[in-house]
Amino acid sequence: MSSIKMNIQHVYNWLPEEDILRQGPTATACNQALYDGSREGSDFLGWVKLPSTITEDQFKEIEDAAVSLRSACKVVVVVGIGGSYLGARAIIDALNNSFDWLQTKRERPVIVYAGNSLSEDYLYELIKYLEDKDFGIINISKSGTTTEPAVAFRLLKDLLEEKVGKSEARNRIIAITDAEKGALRTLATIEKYKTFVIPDDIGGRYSVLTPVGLLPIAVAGFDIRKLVHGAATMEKNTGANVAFEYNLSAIYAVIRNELYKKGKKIEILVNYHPKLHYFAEWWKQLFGESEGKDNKGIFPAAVDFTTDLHSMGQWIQEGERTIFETVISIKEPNYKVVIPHDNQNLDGLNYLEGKRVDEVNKMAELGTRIAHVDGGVPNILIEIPKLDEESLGQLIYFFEKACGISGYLLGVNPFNQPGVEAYKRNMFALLEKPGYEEETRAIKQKLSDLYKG
Ligand SMILES: O=P(O)(O)OC[C@H]1O[C@](O)(CO)[C@@H](O)[C@@H]1O
Repeated sequence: MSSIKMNIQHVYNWLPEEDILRQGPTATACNQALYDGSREGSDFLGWVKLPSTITEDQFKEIEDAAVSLRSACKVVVVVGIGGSYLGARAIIDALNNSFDWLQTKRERPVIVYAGNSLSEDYLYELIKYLEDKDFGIINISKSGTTTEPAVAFRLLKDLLEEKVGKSEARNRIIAITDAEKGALRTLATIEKYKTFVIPDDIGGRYSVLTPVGLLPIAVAGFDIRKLVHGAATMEKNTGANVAFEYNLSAIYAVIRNELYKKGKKIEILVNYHPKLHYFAEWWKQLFGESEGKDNKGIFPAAVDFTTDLHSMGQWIQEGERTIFETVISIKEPNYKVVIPHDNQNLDGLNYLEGKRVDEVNKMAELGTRIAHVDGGVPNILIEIPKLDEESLGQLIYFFEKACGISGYLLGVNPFNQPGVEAYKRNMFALLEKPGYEEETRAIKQKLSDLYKG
C-alpha cells in the first residue's frame, strides 16, 4: 500500500532545515506524552492507539447495524454537530459520487445531515423532504445535551413515529453517545434504541474512528476496515519510537509551530478537489478547538482550489503576509476525462487536446504553489495516492497525531474546549433555561446598559 508523502522544501526560505531538526527532540517528547499521559489532557488519549485496537467484534457490530439500517431506509439522517458529524461527513463526501443524491438506481441510502445549526428553514425543508421518504436516524452526541442536535432529533423523532409508528421507529433510530451519562443515553434506554458508545477518553473531534464516524460511513456503503487500516498504518508510522526525521506528523507539527513563532498566524488548508471541502471542515475543528486557547493558536482556514483562486487568490497572493498553506494533493484521480478536439477552437483550448483534466489541474496546482511561494507564502505539500478509504484513513490519523503534538509544542491542552461554553451560557440565559436564572438577570442587565439611550 502506498503511503502519504510530505514535501516541505517550500518552507526552507522561512525555516531552514536545521531549525526544524533542532526541534526534533522536543517534538518527540510531546509525542511520547501522548502515550504515557504525562501532560495536560491525559484523560482524552483514547484515540492514540484506537486504529490498531478496534476488534473484529466491533467492526461486525457496526457493519451489522449498517446493513439493517440500509435495508429499512432510503434516506438516513445523521444528527450531530462538530466532532459528532464532521468526520463522517468528511469521509462520506470525499468518497461519494459528487451527485450522489441525484442517483436514482441506488443500493445505498442518501445520507443527509441535521442538528448542525439552528436554522429553522433548514429544518422545515428537511422535514418536507423526509415526509414521503423511508428514513432512519443516527443520533450522535457525546454529551447527549447539545442543543442543536437535540432540537433536530426531537422534530425528526416525532416525524418518524408519526409516519411508521413507535415500534418501527425504534428499528430505524440508532443513538451514539456516552455509556452512562446525558439525556440521549437516558432517552435511548427508555426508548430501547440500538446504541453505540463513544468512549470516555475520546473527545468529539478525535472520534471519527469510533462508531461516531464509522457507523454513518458504513451505512453510506464505504469500507470502514480499509479506513481503519490506513489509520493504523499511520499510527505505526508516527509512533513515539519513530525517529523525528521519518515522523511526518511530528515534522508537520514542528513546522507549523515554528512558522507561527515567525508571525505566520493563519494556516490555509488547500484542496484541488471539491470533494475534500468537508475534510477541511473536519480539520478546522480539529486544530481550531485543540489549539485556539490561552490567547494563542494558529487560525485554521481552508479553501477549495481552483474555485477559490477566483475569489481568495488575490488575498493569498498579495494580502498581509501572515499566512502559510498546507496543500492536500491527490496523486491519481479515480476517473479519466480527456479534453476533446474542437474544429473551430474558438475557446483556444486545442493546445490542451488529448490531455486529461487532471493534467491541467496539476499544472494549476504547481503554478499556484510557485506563485504563492514567490509571493511570500510558505507551502507544505501533502500528497495522498488516491481518494480512497485507505488514504483517507492515513490522512485522518496523520492530522490527529500532528494536532496532539502541535498543541503540546504550543503549550496548550489540545484536548479541552472551555471557550465553546461562553456562547452556550449566553444563549441559555437569553432563552431563560431553568437553572440559568442568575445568568439571565446578568445578561438582561448588560443588554439594557448597552442599549440605554
Ligand atoms: O457530541 P456533543 O457532546 O453533542 O458535542 C458536539 C460538539 O460540541 C462541542 O462540545 C463544542 O460545544 C464540540 O467539542 C463537539 O464536537
